[in-house]
Amino acid sequence: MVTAPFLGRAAARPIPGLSRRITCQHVSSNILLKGLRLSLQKTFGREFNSTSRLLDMIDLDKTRNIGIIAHIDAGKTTTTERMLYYSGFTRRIGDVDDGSTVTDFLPAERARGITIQSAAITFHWPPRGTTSEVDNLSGQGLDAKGLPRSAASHTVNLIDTPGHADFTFEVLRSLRILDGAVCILDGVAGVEAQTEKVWHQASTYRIPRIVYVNKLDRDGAAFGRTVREVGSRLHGWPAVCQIPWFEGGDGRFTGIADAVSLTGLLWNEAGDGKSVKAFDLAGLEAENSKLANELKRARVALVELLSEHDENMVEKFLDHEEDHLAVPSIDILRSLRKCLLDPANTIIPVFAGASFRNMGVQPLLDAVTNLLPGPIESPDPEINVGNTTGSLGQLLSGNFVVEKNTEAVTGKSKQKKKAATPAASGNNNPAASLESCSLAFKVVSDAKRGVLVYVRVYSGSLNRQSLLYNTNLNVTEKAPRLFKMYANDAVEVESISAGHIGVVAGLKYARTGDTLISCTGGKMNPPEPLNTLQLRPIDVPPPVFFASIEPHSLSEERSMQDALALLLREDPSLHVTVDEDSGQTLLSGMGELHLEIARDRLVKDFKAKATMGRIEIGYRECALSHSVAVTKTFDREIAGRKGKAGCTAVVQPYDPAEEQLGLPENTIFAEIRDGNQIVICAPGLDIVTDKHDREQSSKLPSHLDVNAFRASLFNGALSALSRGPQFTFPVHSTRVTLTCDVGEHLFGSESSASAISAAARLATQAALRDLITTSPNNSTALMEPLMNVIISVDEASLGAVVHDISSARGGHIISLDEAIPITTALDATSGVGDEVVIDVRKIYAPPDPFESPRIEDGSSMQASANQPRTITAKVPLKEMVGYLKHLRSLTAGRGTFVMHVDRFEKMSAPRQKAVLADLNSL
Ligand SMILES: Nc1nc2c(ncn2[C@@H]2O[C@H](COP(=O)(O)OP(=O)(O)OP(=O)(O)O)[C@@H](O)[C@H]2O)c(=O)[nH]1
Repeated sequence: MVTAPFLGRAAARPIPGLSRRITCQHVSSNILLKGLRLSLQKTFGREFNSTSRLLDMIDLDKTRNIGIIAHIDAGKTTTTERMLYYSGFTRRIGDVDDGSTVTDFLPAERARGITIQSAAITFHWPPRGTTSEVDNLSGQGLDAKGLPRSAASHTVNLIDTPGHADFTFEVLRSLRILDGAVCILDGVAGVEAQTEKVWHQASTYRIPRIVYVNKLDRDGAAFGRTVREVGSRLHGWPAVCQIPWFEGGDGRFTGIADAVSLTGLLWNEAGDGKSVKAFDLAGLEAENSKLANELKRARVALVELLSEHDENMVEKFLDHEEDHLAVPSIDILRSLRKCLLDPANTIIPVFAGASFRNMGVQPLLDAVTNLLPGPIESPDPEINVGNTTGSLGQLLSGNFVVEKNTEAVTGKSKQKKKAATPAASGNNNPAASLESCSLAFKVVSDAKRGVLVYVRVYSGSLNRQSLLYNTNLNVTEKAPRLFKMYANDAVEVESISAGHIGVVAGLKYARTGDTLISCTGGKMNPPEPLNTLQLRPIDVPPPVFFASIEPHSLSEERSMQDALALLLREDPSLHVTVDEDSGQTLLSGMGELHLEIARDRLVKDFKAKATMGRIEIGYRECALSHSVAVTKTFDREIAGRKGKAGCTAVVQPYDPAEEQLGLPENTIFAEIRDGNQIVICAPGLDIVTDKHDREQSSKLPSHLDVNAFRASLFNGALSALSRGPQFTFPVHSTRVTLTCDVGEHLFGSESSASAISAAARLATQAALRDLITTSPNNSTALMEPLMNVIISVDEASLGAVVHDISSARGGHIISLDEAIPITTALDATSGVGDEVVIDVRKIYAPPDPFESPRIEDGSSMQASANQPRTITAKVPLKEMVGYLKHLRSLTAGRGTFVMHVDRFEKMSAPRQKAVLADLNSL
C-alpha cells in the first residue's frame, strides 16, 4: 500500500510518447524537426519555417480545448469546481448549492443553481511545478503501481456548457470550438434524453468524448446499468477504465479501481480529496479480494475490447504471452487514445466518481490530458466561402474552389458553375494574406471590463491592435485588448495563437457566432472571397416563444434598446422585432426559461427599466389561397432624397415538404427563409459577370449591382412577412413572388436600394391583405409549433406517461425505445453518424450492488421495473408548457424529457378557435 498526496511529485509518473507527437526530446534533433515541420504543414496547409512557430506547436500539443456536456444537474459545475481546486486555481471548493461556484458566475445562474452561459476557463493539469521534466526525459514507462499521469503540465481550456434544453443552441455554439469533451452522467439517472441529444450533436463535429459516471455515492447509483446504457443509447462500445469501490461490496462509495493501471484508489471520506491511498493489485487483493477479482475481469474485458479495434493491442497481448494483466498500462492508454481519435471510432472510455464527495476528479483530469486530443489532432474545421463548403485546411493550402451560383435567368433550373478562385493559382492565393482567422463563440458583458468576446483562433495569430474583419456583419474593428481568462480573473496578453482560446475586449459589434479575420499589412478589408469566409456556420432554430418588452417611460426606451442590443450580441438565438402597428417591442426565444433568463439579464444585470409581458407561444399564420397580383409604387423622400420604385407581388400557399412548385419565367432568385419561399423575377434584366466576378446589368441604375437589387427586394418581402394580415403572427408556409420589371418599375437614380425595398414591402403587405378581401372564408390560418418530444421514464411509469401524452395532450406516440433521432446534419462521409448496433449482452459492466444475479442473456435487465424506457412523440408546444412538473409527478421525480421543434402545423378549425379564444382572454 502506498499513501501519497494525490498531487505530489511521487504521484506524477511519465507517460513517454503518449499524446505527445511533439516532445522536448524531438526539438533537439534537426531531422525530427524537419519531419515535424512536414507533418504540421500537412495538417495546417502552410509552412512552419521558424523555430519559434514550431515551439508554439509544441505548446499546442499540451493544450486541451475541452467541454463538459451532460444533462441538467448531472454535476458539471460541481466537477468543474473540483478541477479548478485540484489544479490550484482556487483555494476552496465552490458549492453549487450555496451559490459560491466560479463557473456559474452570472447572478441568474447562481440564484437558480444552473449553468446558463458556457464559461471558458483556463487551468493547468497536472499543476505546474508538480511534474518533473527529468522524469519526462528519462523515458520510463508506467509500472503496475503507477498512476496514469502525464509528466508534462497541460493547458486545459475548459468550456462549461449548459444542460437545459432551452440552451441547446448555446451548447452547439460551444461544441463547435472543442477538440474533446467529457460527458458527465448521473450514476442514478443514467443516460438521459438531453445527454443523448448533446452526444449526437457532438458527433456532428466529430468530437472525441469520454464518459464520467458521477454521483456514485447516491442511493440507487448503478454504475453497471449506466455502462450498459452508454452502449445501448449512445451507440458505442463502453471501455470500462474504472470500476467503483463500494465498502464491503455494497456499502458506501469510497473509491475506484483503475483497470488501466490495475490500481485501487481509496479516498479519505472527510477530506478535500487531495489525499488518496493507492493499492497495487497485490495490495488490493489483500485489502478487498472481491474488488480485486472484479478489477481483473475489467482488465480482461478492456484488453479484449481494444484488441477488437486495434491491431497493435493484439500484438501487445501476444507479446505478453496472452496475459491480459501483463499488458503494460502505457500500451493500453496508447491504444485507447488511438481508438478514441479514429474518425470511425466506436469506443467510449468510461470513468467513475462522486465529485461532490471529492472522489474521482483527479483521475478524470488525467484521462482528459492522456486521452483527449490537442488542437493539432482535431479535424480540419468546416468553412463556407460564399455558397461553397469546404475546410480551412483546403483554403490555407490554396485548394479551395468557390462554386459560383449563376442562377439561370430562365428560372427553370439552378445551374452552378465551378470557378477556381485565385486561391488555386499559387502566388495569387488570397489566403496567403490571412493573418488570423477566429470564431467568436461567446459574448459576455462584464461589469469591470465591458463587453468581452471569447474567441477560438483557428489559424495564424490574433494580435493586439489588429484590425478584425467580421465576415458576418461586414465591418472592421480594432482588437484593443486581449486576455486569457482564468474563471472571472483575466490576464492581459499580446496575442492569441492558433488552437488557443482567449478574449478580445473592446469590440463594438462582434456577436456570438461571428467569424473574425485579420489580414497581413493591417488591411481594413480582406480581398474576395476571403471576406465571405464563415467558420463552422450553424443554423439557428426558429424561436417559438415571445413576450413584449415595455420601457417604464419614454425616456427609458433608448437604454432598453441598448440593453437589448447587447443581449442579442450575447445570444443570437434571441430575436427582437417591433410590431409596426402597435409599436411594441417583442422578444422571442427558444423556451420559457430562455426568455425568463433574458428578462433577468435585462432587468437585473443590465439595469434596463423595462417590464416583460406574459410569455406566449409564437404561432404562425399561413396563406390558404392565391392573392391577385398587386402592384405598389413607393414615391417618397428617404433621408432627404427622393426615392421612387415599384414592384408587383403575389402570395400563395407553399409547403416545402410537398413537390416543389415550378418557378415562373424571368426568375433571378428563389430562397426559402423562415418557412416561406421568396421568388424574385426581373423581366428585362440582362446579367453579365464583370472581371471582379460581380454580377452587373446595364439595365440597373448605375449605383446598383445585381446583388444589391436582389437583396433590396428580398429584405422588403421579409419585412412584410413578419406580420400576418389576420392574426398578426409571422407568416409561414407561404410563397411570395415579386416582379420588378426594370423598364417599368425602376426610375433611374431615384430607385435607390431603400426605395426598391420599400416597394417590395408595400406590395407584399398589400398582397397579404388581398387574401382577406378575395377569400374572406379561406384567407389565412394559424399554425402552431409541433414538438418532437423524447421522454425518458422508468418501465413502471411508462403506461401513465404514454396515456397522458396521447389522451390529455393530443400527442402522437411515434415510437418506444428507439434511438434518439439525430437532428443535426452529419457528415455522411465521416462515418460518425452511422448507426452502430451494440449488442448489450457483449458489454462488460461490473455488477451493481443489489443487482439481481447476472444472467448472460441480459434478461434480468428486461425484467426490472427500473428499466429505462424512451418515448418519442409529436405534441403541440401549447400542451407541453409546464410539462416537466407534471412528468415529475407521474414518475416519482425520475422522468426527464427533451424537445425540439419538428415543424409548424396548420391547426384544425376547432383548435384554432380554442387557441384564439385563449389568446383573446389574456
Ligand atoms: N450526492 C451527490 N450530489 C452531487 C454530486 N455532484 C453534484 N451533485 C449535486 O447535484 C446537483 C447539481 O449539480 P451541478 O454541479 O449544479 O450540476 P450541473 O450539471 O452543473 O447542472 P446545470 O448547471 O444546471 O446544467 C447539486 O445539488 C450538486 O450538489 C455527487 O457526486 N454526489
